[in-house]
Amino acid sequence: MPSPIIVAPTGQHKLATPEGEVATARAAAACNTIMVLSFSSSCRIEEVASSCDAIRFYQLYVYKRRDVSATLVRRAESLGFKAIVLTVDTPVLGRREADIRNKYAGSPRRMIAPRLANLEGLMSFDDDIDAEGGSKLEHFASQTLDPSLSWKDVEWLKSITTLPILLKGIVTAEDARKAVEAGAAGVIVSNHGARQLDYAPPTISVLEEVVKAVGGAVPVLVDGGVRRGSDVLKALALGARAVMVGRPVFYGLAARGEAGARHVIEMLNKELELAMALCGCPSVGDITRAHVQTQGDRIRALL
Ligand SMILES: Cc1cc2nc3c(=O)[nH]c(=O)nc-3n(C[C@H](O)[C@H](O)[C@H](O)COP(=O)(O)O)c2cc1C
Ligand SMILES: CCCCCCC(=O)C(=O)O
Repeated sequence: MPSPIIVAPTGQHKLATPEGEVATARAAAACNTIMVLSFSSSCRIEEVASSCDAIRFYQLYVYKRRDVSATLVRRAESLGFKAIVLTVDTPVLGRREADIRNKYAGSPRRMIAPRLANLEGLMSFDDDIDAEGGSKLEHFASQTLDPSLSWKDVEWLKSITTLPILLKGIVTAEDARKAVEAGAAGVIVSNHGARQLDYAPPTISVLEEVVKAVGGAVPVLVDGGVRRGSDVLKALALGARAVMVGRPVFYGLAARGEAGARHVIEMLNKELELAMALCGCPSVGDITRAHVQTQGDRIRALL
């Protein structure tokens, strides 16, 4: 990859642009970067795979119905996706008050097709009825996601795929060590953009703890609040191998479709290059821990 900036999985790109995830895939491909396609995408995996040539990862949730998750993994595998990103911070959906107020379902109102395009024909859901007084997404999630999600599911996933598995949603050293023991090929420090647990720590503040716990065994990625190239530099200095970017790409899509998403990725790349130049780093390998000072460093310096 020419740059350590990856497109994070976010669902429902057709809310932002009519081409949906196909536009995102093309933007990522034009920038030679990896796109992680969300389980909750509004385009089918097949459409995204055939839209352009690129390296892609597939993000998965563990459903009560394991056969649904397994079928999606097999589809992604057969379409040349290179890794599975298992999101582990969503055994249930967080309380999203705006979604509840707005009775979020998107428009048209159906939850599966066209909203969750990949589930069409895979599962039945009484999805033509308005969620009463709440978020239809939450209603759907509570019926389908498996709240008993645990380490045994990583074992299960490993038993059904040969693809490398990255765990997304790790925010502690303890879980990072367990992830490595469980055979994860990578750890993604993420709090789901603060959409799940209130008071989950900011990811930049726990990144170093996770990097130390992993001890170089597997790559550590991070997402959450990466908005400037200098944020990328900070994450790399604290030990991340790459960052993932979610909302900025979504906003780019909403503004100008594929061109907008591409512009966002290009802007971040240029800003990263500038920040590196100003820090005296000709390559990402030259970014070191000494390039950042954390709040912890400042406190320790006073002791
Ligand atoms: C609208 C939206 C949809 C998302 N959908 C998913 C998803 O389907 N799967 C997932 O693992 N994370 C999902 N996320 C979380 C992102 O992958 C990412 O962890 C988070 O947005 C933090 O990155 P950001 O601050 O750059 O947006 C979603 C986030 C947003 C904002
Ligand atoms: C399959 C139902 C859960 C979708 C959650 C999408 C998501 O991760 C997010 O909106 O955040």
